[in-house]
Amino acid sequence: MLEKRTPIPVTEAIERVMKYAGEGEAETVRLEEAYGRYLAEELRADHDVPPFDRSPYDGFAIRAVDSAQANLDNPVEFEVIETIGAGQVATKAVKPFQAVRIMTGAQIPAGCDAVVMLELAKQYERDGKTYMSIKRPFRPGDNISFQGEDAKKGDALVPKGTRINPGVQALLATFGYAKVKVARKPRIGIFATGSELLDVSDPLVPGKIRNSNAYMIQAQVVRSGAEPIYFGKLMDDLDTCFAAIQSALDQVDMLITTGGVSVGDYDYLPIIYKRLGAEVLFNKVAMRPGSVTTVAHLDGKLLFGLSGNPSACYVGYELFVRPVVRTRLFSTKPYLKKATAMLMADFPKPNPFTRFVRSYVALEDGRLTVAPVGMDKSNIVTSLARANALMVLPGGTRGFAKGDTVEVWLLEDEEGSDV
Ligand SMILES: Nc1nc2c(c(=O)[nH]1)N[C@H]1C(S)=C(S)[C@@H](COP(=O)(O)OP(=O)(O)OC[C@H]3O[C@@H](n4cnc5c(N)ncnc54)[C@H](O)[C@@H]3O)O[C@H]1N2
Ligand code: MOO
Ligand SMILES: [Mg+2]
Repeated sequence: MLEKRTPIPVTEAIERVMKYAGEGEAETVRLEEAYGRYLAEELRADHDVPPFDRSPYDGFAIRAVDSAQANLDNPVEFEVIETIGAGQVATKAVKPFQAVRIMTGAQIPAGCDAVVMLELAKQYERDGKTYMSIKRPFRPGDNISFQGEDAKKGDALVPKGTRINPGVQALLATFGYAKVKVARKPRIGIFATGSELLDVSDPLVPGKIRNSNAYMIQAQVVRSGAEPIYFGKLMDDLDTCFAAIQSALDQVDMLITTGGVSVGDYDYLPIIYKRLGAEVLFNKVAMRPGSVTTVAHLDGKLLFGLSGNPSACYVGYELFVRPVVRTRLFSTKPYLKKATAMLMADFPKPNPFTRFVRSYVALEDGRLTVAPVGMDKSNIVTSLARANALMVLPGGTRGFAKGDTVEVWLLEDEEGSDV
C-alpha cells in the first residue's frame, strides 16, 4: 500500500528546515580573494578617514586670516615657501602672508586653514623668491578635506554577514585588512539520480535526457554563496544510491539529491532516508511546483531531496536550501527579498497549493510589474533561463487576473529578507 503523504504549508516547511540551519564558521582569506565573500565580523573604523586634514585641490595652503582684505582692486600677496605633493609633509612653519604650494591629497601644513585653487591665484618670481597673489578672501576651512569627515574612529561601517562588494573591498584595504575574516562557504554535495540521465556531452538516445539539474543546482549553490561538490549522477539502483549517499555525507555540510523522491517504483530516496536513520522533516509541501520536496536531517546535516523535475528542483533550492546557506554566511536576512508587483497576465485557474511561478520582474514607470516567463509546469526547464523572480500565488479557490497586485520573491537580489 502506498504511504499517504500529508502536505504541510510552505512556511511551516521552511521553519522545520531552519531549525537545523546551524551556524556560520569563520575562515581567513587574503584581501585579494575576499570579493564576493561574506564578512564574518563587523567592520569598524579603527582610525579617522582621512587620517589628517588634506587638500582636495592643487593650489596654495594659506592662513585664511591673511586673505581678509583681498578683493579685485587689492590683491594680497603671499610668499610661497615650499611645495608639497601628496605623501609629503611640510617642513617649514608658515608665518603671516606665507603660503605652501600644495597638491591634491597632501596634508595641510600646520598653521594653514584654507586652500586656494591654482586657477584663482597668480604665481610669479621676484628677487629670486616665489610669490602668489589672490583677489578674494577665504574663510577658515575653505577647501579643506577634514580629518574624520569620511569616517570617525570607532564608527560601525559594515555589518557582519554583508557580501563583500567592491566598496567593502575598498574599506577593508583602508583599514589595513591584508587578511579578512569571512564566512566559510558551506560545502554542499550534489547527486543527480535517474537511469534516464545522460552526461552533457552524450548524444541523445531514445528514452534518455541530458542531466541538466546537476548543473543548474551547482549554479544556484554558487549564487547563494556556498561551494558545490558534485558527486555525479546515479542510476536508479537502491544499493548503489545508498552507498554513494552514505559515503558522500562525510565530505559535506549538507547534501542535495535531485529526483527519486516521489512515489514511483524507482524513487528510492524515501527508503534511503529510512536506512540512514535520518529524521524526515516533511515529504510533501502544499506548493507547486515542488510538492514532493523532502527534507531529512541526520547528525546535524540536512539532506535535501529535491524533485527531479527541473522547475520543481529550482524552486526547492531557493525556498529551502538558500536560507540555510545564507544563515551560515552570517546573514540576518536569509530569505529571498519580497516585493509586490502588478501582474501582467491572467492566471484564471485556481490551485489548492501555493504556486511559485517562475517570472520576470521589471521596473516600468516607477513600479514593478511581473509576468510569467513560460509554461507553469514543474517539468519545464526553458522558463528558468529568464526567471529573475518567483511570483507567489496563494492557493485557494480563486484565480488571478491581469492588474492584480501579487507578491514576488526576487532571485537575483543580494540584500535578502528576514521573513
Ligand atoms: N503517482 C504520482 N506520481 C507523481 C507524483 C505524485 O504525487 N504521485 N508527483 C509528481 C510530481 S509533483 C513530481 S515533481 C515528480 C517528482 O518526481 P521525482 O522527484 O521522484 O523525480 P523523478 O521521478 O526522478 O524525475 C521526474 C522528472 O524529472 C526528470 N529529471 C530527473 N532528474 C533530472 C535531471 N538531473 N535533469 C533533468 N531532468 C531530470 C526525469 O527525467 C523526470 O521526467 O513526480 C511526479 N509523479
Ligand atoms: O513536486 Mo511537483 O513539482 O509539485 O510538480
Ligand atoms: Mg519519480
